[in-house]
Amino acid sequence: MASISKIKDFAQEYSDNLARILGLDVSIIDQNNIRVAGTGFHQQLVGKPVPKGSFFETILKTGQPGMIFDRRKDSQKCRYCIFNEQCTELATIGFPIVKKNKPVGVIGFIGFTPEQRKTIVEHSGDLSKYLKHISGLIVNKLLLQEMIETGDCQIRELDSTPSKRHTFDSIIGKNADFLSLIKKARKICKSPSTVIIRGENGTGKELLAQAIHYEGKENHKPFIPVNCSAIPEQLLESELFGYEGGAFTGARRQGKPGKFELANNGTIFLDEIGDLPLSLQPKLLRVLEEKCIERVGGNQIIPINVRIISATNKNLESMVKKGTFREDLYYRINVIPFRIMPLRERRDDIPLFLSHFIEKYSVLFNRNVPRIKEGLEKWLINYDWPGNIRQIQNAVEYMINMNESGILDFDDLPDYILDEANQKLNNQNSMGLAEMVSQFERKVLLERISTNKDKIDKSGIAESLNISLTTLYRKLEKHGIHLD
Ligand SMILES: Nc1ncnc2c1ncn2[C@@H]1O[C@H](COP(=O)(O)OP(=O)(O)OP(=O)(O)O)[C@@H](O)[C@H]1O
Repeated sequence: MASISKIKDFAQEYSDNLARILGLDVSIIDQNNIRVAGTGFHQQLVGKPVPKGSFFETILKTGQPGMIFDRRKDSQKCRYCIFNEQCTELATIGFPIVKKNKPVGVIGFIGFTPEQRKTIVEHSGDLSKYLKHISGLIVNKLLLQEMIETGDCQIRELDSTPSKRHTFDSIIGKNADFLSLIKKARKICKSPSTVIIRGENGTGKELLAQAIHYEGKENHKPFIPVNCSAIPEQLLESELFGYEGGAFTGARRQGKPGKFELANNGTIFLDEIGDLPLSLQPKLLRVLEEKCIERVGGNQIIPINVRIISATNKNLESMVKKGTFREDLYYRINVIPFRIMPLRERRDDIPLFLSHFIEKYSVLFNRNVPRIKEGLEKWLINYDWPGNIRQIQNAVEYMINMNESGILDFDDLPDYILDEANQKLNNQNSMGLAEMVSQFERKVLLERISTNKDKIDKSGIAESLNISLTTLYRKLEKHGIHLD
């Protein structure tokens, strides 16, 4: 397979022209993180690897475009870069070069001076459009090179869909509890132990599962997701364990491997494990304990070596008590548990998600990045986001589509959120001051308790609120909050 380094003269010539016309510096790296072309400061670095953990490396790993408008303020995106302290770049836009669904390089514009930074900020939409276009040209040139090298003259189809291999670089968050979860998750990537990820819908359970897999030792092996609640019970068994030819009416004559076989030597991600029917639970237990499966309608024992990562939003403990989830299976899947907090328990991350998704969708839709009105941002930080990150992502995508003014405002919100906002406002308008204060008090108490969920320290909560323990008990009772 031809690498961008094979077309480095073409890449350098293009970079020089772009830099001359746009007055920005240009840099291109290949799939091995080697700079293959560069202008200005980066010209002297051509042929050398880019610093470990750099922003371009992240784009290469995740296949997602990105931009930094002020490196001094937006420290998150460069936090793993070993060159971060010495770097003098002010702003960057980077775009993955994606060939057949796989990122094979990155091209980007860089601004070192305040003027260059201004150009990047003000024309981000057009610049990302250029980058997308040039990245396509580079891929075509690469395919041509490949055809010349292999003598294969058939033009193959291009697929520029960014790949979906998520690593820890794709995970956003700076909340202290969330970061400590990520730190623990990084520790267990290389181990084959079974993992369970708990959390509400849209909190990033699959994203974390992927990161654990793709940063693990077997990251070149498959990651196979299965949603246990989306497949009807009668089909789930054959989906998971496969079937032999003629096992049931409508079965393929030659049989079919199941997801466990497909995931062999890699990872199977069992989403919504709480919905796994009782009838199938012994079979899963057998995979965990004996590392083998039997296809439906077959009698051959097939050895299986997969890492199992499961996820659920259900209360498995109470399911075990009720007898709808097997206790032995519960313990087998619960070896390394993680709980991802819902967004409302880490509101400090909301501005980060807002700016991340605003940039992402502006780049994808070739639009200039809009500002967000301060009042709206505050309101969104206080919104409860029942659908968590998936919901914030969809809401921002909707807003970027709707916005025309360059400043995101309440009118740009999706209707269902706007209706809720209006309703809240109406309720508040018809509420007396005492009721508003009481509602606020209840909210604060619930927030303090939820951040102390593992072990509720009532004296600590009372102290942090500057009230006595007796007053805390009185207030909890008044609001009907029971802790035990
Ligand atoms: N910390 C994060 N940083 C960046 N993106 C995130 C983060 N968490 C979630 N997302 C994004 O939010 C969306 C939902 O995430 P994901 O599907 O992993 O959630 P989930 O908990 O598995 O959802 P469900 O329970 O509905 O299956 C995805 O697009 C994912 O990339």
